[in-house]
Amino acid sequence: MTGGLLDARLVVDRGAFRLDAHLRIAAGEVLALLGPNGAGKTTALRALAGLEPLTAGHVTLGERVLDRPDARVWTPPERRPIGVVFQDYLLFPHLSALDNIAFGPRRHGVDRRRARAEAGDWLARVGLAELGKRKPRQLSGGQAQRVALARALATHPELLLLDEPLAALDARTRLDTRVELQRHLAEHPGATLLVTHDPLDALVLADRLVVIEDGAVVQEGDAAAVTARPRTDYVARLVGLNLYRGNASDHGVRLADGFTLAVTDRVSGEAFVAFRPSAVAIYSDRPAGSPRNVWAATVGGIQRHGDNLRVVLHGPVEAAADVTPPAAAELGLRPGQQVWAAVKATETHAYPA
Ligand SMILES: Nc1ncnc2c1ncn2[C@@H]1O[C@H](COP(=O)(O)OP(=O)(O)OP(=O)(O)O)[C@@H](O)[C@H]1O
Repeated sequence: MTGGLLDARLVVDRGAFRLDAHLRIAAGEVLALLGPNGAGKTTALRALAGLEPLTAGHVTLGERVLDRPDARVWTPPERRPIGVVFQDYLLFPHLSALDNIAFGPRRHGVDRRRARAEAGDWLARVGLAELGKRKPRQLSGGQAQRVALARALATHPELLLLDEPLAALDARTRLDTRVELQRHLAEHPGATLLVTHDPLDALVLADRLVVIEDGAVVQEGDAAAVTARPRTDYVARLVGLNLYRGNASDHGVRLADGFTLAVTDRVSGEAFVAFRPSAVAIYSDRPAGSPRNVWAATVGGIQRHGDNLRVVLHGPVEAAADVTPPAAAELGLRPGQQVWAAVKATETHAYPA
């Protein structure tokens, strides 16, 4: 990352919940903020926008301090050079699509004619030149999303905030809109913060990911770094890996309940081990020999997963395994069944905790 355009430490106390996260975003960079329900993503976005008071910390954009409670600095939302696209878009229902977009520039002191001309340009840029007169209720979800994006971008914000921008769309519209959103974000010279649940949105749209859980940053980095080395169960599930933590020695990584996973990476001390569900093989009988990790397991749930079945295995190593439908049929897989599970050491990835 080059020089940070946004530098924010967001501390927000909300009764039992405390958000304490440091976010930095460079000009032109898209940062995805990921986390499970209730992690504090929306709180962070609202704090940046000035809709949620900071208990402590600061929000700095470029040279400008927008918020710093200990210095009694606070900038109201409408005076922040920040554009927001809310999850449900929050378009003004009584205004046309064009006037919704023109509202932004108008609010920043641009005269009515110029604001409407600029709004017309933005409508064309998001492919809705013909729909300027429509009211929000006459727009599809995808169209409303584009109007909301145009409204946010029309003020040329230094920081663009997007809260689950694709969540309200059906799968097909989501696909098209994601591609389009990527194009607009690439052209946006300011910083962008994208709040999302969806790993695909994060991977496609963001340059860097920050994962928060229970109000704190648990992992950050580019997609390759985060997906290669998940550090929490949430991140592991997000990227579809089995993840364990234990103590590494010469022979492998000893997990809390005593099972030692053989690995090929050289690590020592506290370590994580990760492997893909597709690396787990299931057998009816104990497989013979070979330098593998083998353990007795009980089949838990079985679910369809793409073209395969995902099988939850209980035992000394709780794991998800992907098997093909023919293999599952041959094994006669059903919940409660006793099986053997195996993972080659070469299929594991171990790294320091
Ligand atoms: N108005 C409120 N008053 C008190 N606590 C709140 C309020 N709104 C949210 N919270 C709490 O703040 C925490 C963070 O909520 P937040 O909405 O920021 O999470 P999130 O990561 O955006 O979750 P989601 O993915 O479900 O939208 C949660 O524990 C939530 O219960």
